[in-house]
Amino acid sequence: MCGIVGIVGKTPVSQYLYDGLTVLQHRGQDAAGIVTIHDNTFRLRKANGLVKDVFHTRHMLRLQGNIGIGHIRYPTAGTSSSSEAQPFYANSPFGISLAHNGNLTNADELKQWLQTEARRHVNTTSDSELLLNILGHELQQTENLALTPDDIFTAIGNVHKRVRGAYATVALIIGHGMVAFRDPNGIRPLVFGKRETEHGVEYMVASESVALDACSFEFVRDIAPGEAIFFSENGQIHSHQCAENPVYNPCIFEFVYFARPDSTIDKMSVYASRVEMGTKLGKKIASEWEDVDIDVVIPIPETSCDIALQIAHELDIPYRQGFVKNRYIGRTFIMPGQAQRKKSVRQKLNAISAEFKGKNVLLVDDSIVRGTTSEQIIEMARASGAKKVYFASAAPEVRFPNVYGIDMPSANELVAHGRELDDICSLIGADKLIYQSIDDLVTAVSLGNPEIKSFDTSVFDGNYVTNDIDQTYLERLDALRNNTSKEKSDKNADSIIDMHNEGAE
Ligand SMILES: O=P(O)(O)OC[C@H]1O[C@H](OP(=O)(O)OP(=O)(O)O)[C@H](O)[C@@H]1O
Ligand SMILES: NC(=O)CC[C@H](N)C(=O)O
Ligand SMILES: [Mg+2]
Repeated sequence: MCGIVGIVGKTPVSQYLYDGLTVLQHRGQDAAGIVTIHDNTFRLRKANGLVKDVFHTRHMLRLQGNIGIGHIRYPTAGTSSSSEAQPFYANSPFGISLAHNGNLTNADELKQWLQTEARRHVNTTSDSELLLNILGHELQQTENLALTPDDIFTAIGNVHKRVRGAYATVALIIGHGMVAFRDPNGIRPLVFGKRETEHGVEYMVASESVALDACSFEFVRDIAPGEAIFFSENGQIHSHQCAENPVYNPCIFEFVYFARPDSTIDKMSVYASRVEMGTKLGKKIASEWEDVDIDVVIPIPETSCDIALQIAHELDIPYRQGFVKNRYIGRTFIMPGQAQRKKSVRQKLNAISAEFKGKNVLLVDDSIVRGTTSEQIIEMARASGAKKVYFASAAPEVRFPNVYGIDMPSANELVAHGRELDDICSLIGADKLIYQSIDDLVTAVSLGNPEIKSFDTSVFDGNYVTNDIDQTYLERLDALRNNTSKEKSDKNADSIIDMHNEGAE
């Protein structure tokens, strides 16, 4: 998952882009970047690291201009090299810079086509650089010297025809403005907002509504699947549905884990959906575990806290914060390597023994993916003197790889892949384990917007909404991006020379 922001303002925007990226940090911890336009020139700073570490005063001073975009990265394609940090730049036509959240599923085909047919060079292994060049190619096809909004929408319609997968995107076009668009399934979220200033109206797009809140922009609406919105340099706004068959298939894992609870995605409150996940799972526990004696409900901070509190309420059992989270350690799941993820659980969470000693505890997490967290947490609970350790997951069994922007490329690395409940339970070391059902999860999320009938639930059921994923694709992805391959490619990544990073040390 990555986070994207973009602002067309009336005064310098870099500080707002920085602030917006900071509140989207939970979506990606690997790299960050901002590009602005000043005097018809791009100003770029991007590097590996957290927002607070990537941008120093000297970079912020160079990021002049009233229009800009930003990105925080959690890699799902290519390598972790700083040269694959975003935004990306292409010089033609006009000068374009693009930031992308998602993952393209026909990247190999696109790369081939770009080289042989479009004759555009792509310098990295990133799928986002491919998307930029496809957009560039399509914008190039127009006959007009300057692009009209319709030219831009036609180009994006053609991008939709060529590209498969998930892409919530924001791009700057020199001399024109900023365009934001979402793939025809609306897999990744994208919203826009505005604010009135004494100099005129300013617009902002962002992956999540929290970024608008943090920058004092008023939420206007979600960008629809397939839709593009063009914000001209002088503050005009144009929107158009560019896809032939757009349909809502938002990623349900955004609600389970990725998004911040204070965000609203496609009119559904992430917080309300998590509370409802707690209600549903609480009811399931009450009906299926009638004889199980639970003394206390304990969340695994941080994402599961809202869910666990509701389960405790539903079961009428005390809720206790039995684990303390080190606030200086980031999210474990989105760390790049398994060794780092494993080590981080203990650095991040520590048990308060008194809450475990002699008790039957129900530990609640939002999801069990690789089992890295649950296995260690259960061990910690036992070491702290718990009598019995029960475990509840607010998401169903994660059994299939994700191909739309979550770095879960290898089925074999998922603890529930090819395993049934009892096997998973004994692998993570719990006395009893319960999962939410897919139907209950979908009901819990869609309660906020009954118009959304379908979600991307591929990690639970293997149904890929883009209809282009088969076993051969998954095997290739596994070979390319499983833990061992990724370690190798990231080691080699340092040799990729960055072409465009003015702000590099
Ligand atoms: O089974 P696993 O592979 O361990 O993945 C699942 C865990 O990872 C996430 O936590 P994370 O520490 O990333 O973030 P959080 O603090 O927001 O809960 C998620 O909330 C689960 O706790
Ligand atoms: N998680 C994401 O959205 C990743 C975006 C893009 N595929 C990259 O790897 O940079
Ligand atoms: Mg967690």
